[in-house]
Amino acid sequence: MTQLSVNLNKVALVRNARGGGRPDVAALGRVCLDAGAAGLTLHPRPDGRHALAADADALAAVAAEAGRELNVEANPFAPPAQTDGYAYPGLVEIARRARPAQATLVPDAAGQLTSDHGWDLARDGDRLRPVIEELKDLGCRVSLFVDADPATVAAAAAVGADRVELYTGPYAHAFADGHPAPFLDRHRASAEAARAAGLGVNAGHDLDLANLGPYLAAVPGVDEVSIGQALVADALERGLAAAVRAYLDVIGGA
Ligand SMILES: CC(=O)[C@@H](O)[C@H](O)COP(=O)(O)O
Ligand SMILES: NCC(=O)COP(=O)(O)O
Repeated sequence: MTQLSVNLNKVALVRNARGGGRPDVAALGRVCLDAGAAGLTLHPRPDGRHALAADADALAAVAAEAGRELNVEANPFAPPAQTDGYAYPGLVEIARRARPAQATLVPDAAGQLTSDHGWDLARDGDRLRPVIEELKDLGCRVSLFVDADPATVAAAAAVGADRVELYTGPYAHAFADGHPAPFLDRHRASAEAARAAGLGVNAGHDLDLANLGPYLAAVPGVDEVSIGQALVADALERGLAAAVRAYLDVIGGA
């Protein structure tokens, strides 16, 4: 069965807005695992806008305690950075400290709003190979974030990846626009190419309660989906009324 890895970036975003400890990323990571998630994902960015390197350390401990997985996503070529007092040590250093079960390499530029494309392996394959080796030596399974294209997926095996993460953003937009069929065909073909090359298949970005089921039905054999933005939005939408009622109880009881 496909595993769910919950991306906690947006929980960290709210925490960082006040610089305090709430919401507590590690505690909510535990809630996700207690609810049945197979793993936790973080995508720390060099500007420290949401997930921080220390969150990776904390969530690695939470995941290990529960016998589950932490997946850390980032661009391995983004150099260490310092922004407003936050020191970003780089993906390999984060992995050296936290030892996540999986490292997902994503070709984001610094300051990018969110991930919007996969690796160009004809251009970056040679420089990825040693980084993948280094991460494997640290005990990480290595996944490459790629566009849904069978040729690119096959090339991921040649540079030493264990898995690919198929970038589902374009599918999600097409689903919302009512014409997902060609995107599903491309993802199915890419997943088949990955398995034929001996790779596991992950998928992620902009997946939600509406588009996830049709995706998994059309693309069999997906090992893992990582979902953050929509899942955190759902948590607010499903939990806000209960929180308001809790405050009203306090006010009513005063
Ligand atoms: C690779 C990917 O699709 C996710 O990790 C996504 O980019 C999350 O990052 P943000 O939460 O910063 O949008
Ligand atoms: N790898 C994708 C991910 O972790 C979450 O992406 P999103 O659901 O926040 O778009």
